[in-house]
Amino acid sequence: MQFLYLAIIFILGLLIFYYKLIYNSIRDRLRIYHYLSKFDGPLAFPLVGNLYLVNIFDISKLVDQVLNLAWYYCNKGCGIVQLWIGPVPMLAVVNPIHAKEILESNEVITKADEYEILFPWLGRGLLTSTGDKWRQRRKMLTPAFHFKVLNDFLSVHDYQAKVFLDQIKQFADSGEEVDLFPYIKRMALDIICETSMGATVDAQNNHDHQYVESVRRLSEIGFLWIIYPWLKIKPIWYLSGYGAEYDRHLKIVLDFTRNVIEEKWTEYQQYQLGAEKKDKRSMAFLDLLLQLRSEGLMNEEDIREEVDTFMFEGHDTTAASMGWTLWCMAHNPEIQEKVIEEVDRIFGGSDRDCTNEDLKQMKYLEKCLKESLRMFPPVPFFGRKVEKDVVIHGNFLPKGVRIILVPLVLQRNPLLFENPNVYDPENFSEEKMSNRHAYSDVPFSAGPRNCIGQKFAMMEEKAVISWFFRKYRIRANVAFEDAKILPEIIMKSSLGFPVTITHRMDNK
Ligand code: HEM
Repeated sequence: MQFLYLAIIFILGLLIFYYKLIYNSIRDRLRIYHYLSKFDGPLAFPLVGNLYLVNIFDISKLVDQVLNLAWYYCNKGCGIVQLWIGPVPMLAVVNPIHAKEILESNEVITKADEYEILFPWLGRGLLTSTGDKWRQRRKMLTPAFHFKVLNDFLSVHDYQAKVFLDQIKQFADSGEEVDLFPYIKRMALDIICETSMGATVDAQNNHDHQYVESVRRLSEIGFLWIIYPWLKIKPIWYLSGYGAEYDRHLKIVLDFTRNVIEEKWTEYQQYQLGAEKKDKRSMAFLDLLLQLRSEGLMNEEDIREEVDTFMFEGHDTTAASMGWTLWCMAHNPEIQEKVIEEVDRIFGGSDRDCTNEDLKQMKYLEKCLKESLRMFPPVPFFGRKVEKDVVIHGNFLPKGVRIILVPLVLQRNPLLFENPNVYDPENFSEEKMSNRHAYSDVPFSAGPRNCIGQKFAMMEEKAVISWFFRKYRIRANVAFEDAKILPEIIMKSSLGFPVTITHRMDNK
């Protein structure tokens, strides 16, 4: 009995001590409910929210279910829809006019809580930071993506593309079907490693590299954390085994980056003393970051955050995009032939390296890449948190609410694109582009927090894909629709990209 009294007194004590905190959080939540109820959206139930509408245990069906739901509201004329991911309220943007206002807003720049899973890995780097820290970083890092720096990377794209071609040659020789995705991924990883750190993991020749496997698992487990609300409860996270596995892979990845940075810092200091000149191919993003460190503008951990951010954002994304592009080519021989014609016109059957001038001439390939980014945007969603009440297109968004934007919802919307499920590079003809809202297609996001690596990505993809078609043709034996979109942190294909490659005899 005495114990019961003590427990009651203890709980009352806690309530009195924390009453302000409890009062404020209940008040804020009720305020969010109040304003959210003004938006149209599916019926939600306590705790499960709208999750009953989708099968979250079969993520291959998730995309279609989410799209159908979003379009239903879009057809009704909604721009923003209320959505409950379990007990978490959100506002989903389903219309380009509203997307434009949100993405261009300088007030809604804080990332949603869903990005928290990336904090132990990416810290508060460019992708995850907010406010003045983000503004400062963005300003400091923008020169790293200057076209002169990007042009220097062309030799890396070229070199790694040729290694990739060598790796898959055996399948062109034998005619055996191959899933191209692991090959493309390793190439993209080698490219980003060399360009962002001036280091090589040589993943293309070293298939069992621990770093490669760890980056893969971190992305997979991270996505599960985002979609399964119960994994956000720490004891469940660890009891499920995911927590420990995540920490283990995290350590491998962080140790790797820290070691490279330390090595490069020593090299940099020697270089400053004039001890040793560096070769041009190792002029990487990291060199620019080390310069900022030497000027006292960044410390070791700041650099680590940014390098890991480039590593994370800069290889799975381009790999997925190149993989889907080849997949689309494999199913569209006429389009493939037009790409080959363009590549031959530029290179005339030669094996010379790619120049920036060549990339500029790849107008048709550019349309093809944009079209695959429309149909298969590598980043499945972007989330924001409203930190100050804001009005978007006449809609009041209360402080604390999360906003989610799913590029596929816009990019496959039949109201915005005729035949949205058909691969048609002419969707990016000047005429078609000028006739639709610019925010109907946002694979790189848009506005102040758009992708800083957009030009880098397009250069890499043009260089690699043009190399591919200088040497090979490609076809698929599996139906286009059989490769379902898997919404992980970066969108994947449920089948990978199983294709048959043949040598281009006409180019021997
Ligand atoms: C096809 C390839 C790529 C796609 C589709 C893509 C897409 C995106 C998207 C949608 C965002 C906004 C994410 C958000 O708001 O949550 C973003 C941000 C970012 N991306 Fe990319 N990305 C690609 C390649 C790259 C590359 C190659 C790099 C670096 C070398 C890179 C670095 C970044 C960084 C640092 C940010 C954060 C920018 C900021 O918040 O200021 N991305 N990217």
